[in-house]
Amino acid sequence: MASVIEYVERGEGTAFVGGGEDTKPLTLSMAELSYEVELRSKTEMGERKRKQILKPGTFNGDFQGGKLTAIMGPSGAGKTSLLNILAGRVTPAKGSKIYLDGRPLQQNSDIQSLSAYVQQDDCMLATQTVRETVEMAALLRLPSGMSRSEKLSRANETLELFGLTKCADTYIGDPSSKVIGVSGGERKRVSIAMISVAQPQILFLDEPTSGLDSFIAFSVIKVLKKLCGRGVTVLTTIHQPSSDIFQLFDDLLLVQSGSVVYHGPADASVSYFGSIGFQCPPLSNPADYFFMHVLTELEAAPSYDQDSRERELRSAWESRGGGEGQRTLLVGKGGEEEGTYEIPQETTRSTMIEQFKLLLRRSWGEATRNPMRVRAQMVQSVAFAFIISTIWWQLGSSQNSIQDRNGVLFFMSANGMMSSIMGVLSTFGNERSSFIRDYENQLYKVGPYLLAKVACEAPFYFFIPLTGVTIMYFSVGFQNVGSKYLNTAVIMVTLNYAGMSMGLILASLFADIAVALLVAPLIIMPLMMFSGFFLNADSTPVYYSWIPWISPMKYAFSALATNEYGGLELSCGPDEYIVVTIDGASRSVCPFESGDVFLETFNIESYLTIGTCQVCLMGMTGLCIFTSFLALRRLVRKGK
Ligand SMILES: Nc1ncnc2c1ncn2[C@@H]1O[C@H](COP(=O)(O)OP(=O)(O)OP(=O)(O)O)[C@@H](O)[C@H]1O
Repeated sequence: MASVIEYVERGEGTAFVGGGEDTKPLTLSMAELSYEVELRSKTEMGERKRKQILKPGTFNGDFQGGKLTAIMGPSGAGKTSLLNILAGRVTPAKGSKIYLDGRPLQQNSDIQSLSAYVQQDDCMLATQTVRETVEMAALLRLPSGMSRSEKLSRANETLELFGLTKCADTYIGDPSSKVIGVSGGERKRVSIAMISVAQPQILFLDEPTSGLDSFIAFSVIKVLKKLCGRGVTVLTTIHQPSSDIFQLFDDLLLVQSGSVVYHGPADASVSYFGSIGFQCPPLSNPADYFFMHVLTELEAAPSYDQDSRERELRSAWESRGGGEGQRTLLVGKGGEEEGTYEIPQETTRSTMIEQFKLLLRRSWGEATRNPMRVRAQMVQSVAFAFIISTIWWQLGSSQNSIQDRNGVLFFMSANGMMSSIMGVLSTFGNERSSFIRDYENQLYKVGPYLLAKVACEAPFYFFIPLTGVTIMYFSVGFQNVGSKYLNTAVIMVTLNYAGMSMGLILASLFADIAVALLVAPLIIMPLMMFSGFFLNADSTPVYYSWIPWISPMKYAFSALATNEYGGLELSCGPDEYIVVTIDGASRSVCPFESGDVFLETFNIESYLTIGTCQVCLMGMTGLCIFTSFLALRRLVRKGK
């Protein structure tokens, strides 16, 4: 039986990567495309300055179906802007038109459904293997009508096509977190493979070879060429490719300062520039020649003017009607067709439940394969318990023990809250960019991702605080009653869940995780101040009276205090009696003979029973998870 690669190289068989079965290659066209942005700086008239990034007049032409088009030009020429517009990620200026097989594009989301975009910086999870990464993409993106084994076999074929079978069981890796993984070229091929497995009809790539040596860059472009053989239309920006790579391009689009100066077959570009006075020397790499001698001047004279070179090349291109072999505009030549193009239905992808299950498995794998984070959280919990235990070892029942008890209860709730918020911020911060990238590639929805994340974290936020609480409870000498220990454990676990969900809101709200880390203390501090430890409820200023109601620490501290002081017998040492005068007679009394007297005296809310506090903490957890869902959705939609 012929191998998949043989199939692809011979151009036989049904399309299994890109295109899909019986799908003809899709031609993308642009007409009168232009793009300008508003700058931050203002004119003398106080209006925002505008910058023309893609100038009107030259962006007309087709990107033919099943062809590999390289978009080249000097830095800042507008290549990425053009790619983003064609990929439907950026909206061009009014009057710009984009067509799919000659039919006007209805909305940006249509092209997003038909295409995939490989960004320059690939964000993948470090402790997933190459095979798992591609399989996950296949399971998530391929139609739910396909069986699991069919999806896995497609993933396998894709690994083979991209030459990734040898490293299939190697981690993706991440040098910054010291996880050793695949090489740079393999990494890039994985990022293209995981997107191609979903059968996009058009593939956009932004600088897929940046940072790779010429041999590895060649292997990456060769893979793109194979995809074209399967009917995928590939558009890629690229910087100074080697001559071997240049020969693989079907078409070339050269941009100079926001204007097209060539768009046509790559092999006709040398003769075109020769005909307008730029003769590429024999044995030279055309790409180097275009860059160094045509688009920019290698040894520029002091009078060299980039704008006049752009005008010269642009008018040469326009006066030749685009030049020999120009990618003529299908729609401009009466090719505009009636009706609309076909869009794959969203419902054909994996269901929400399938997404949740797959993401849960992936998150669990991430957490267990990179145990440093869990170990660090456990060490922090045990170390904190050790410090508390050694400071407040066996409190006893004297009057002095009341202050000590309050201290322990307060630090338990403050630490529970802070460590859970910070824990989520640090872990979620690390993987957020890969989540945003996956979302952009339409692998899954926000809801299943968030629920899988919470479900995966839940056991850690159960066992880690439980370990710390158990150590503290018995070494500090709280009441030796089973039900009271259980109450304390449940309160601390629910507080940790509330903190975790608050951390999720912060991590979802701010695009920059460093900002979230700076904002966190601003939120934690007021919640701590109004937890009931520092300020009696009656002394709370009226304008801050709402804060205690949203403070998980207040509910946790109230519940912990009610649980510990309820039924607690206290005693008075010889020097702990105070003298009071009643009806003119002085008497020595013990201030707090029981914990219940203390609760009553210090107004620790009698209406907030332990059960009420736990319900409030669980309610806050649910509300915060829902809020972080809304914040995450806003974050990914803003980033689009
Ligand atoms: N949103 C924006 N606001 C202001 N300027 C922008 C914006 N987007 C792009 N530009 C500017 O437009 C020009 C073209 O940018 P673009 O990223 O498309 O260039 P490029 O050819 O891809 O460059 P490079 O090869 O360096 O990535 C640059 O000068 C860039 O600074």
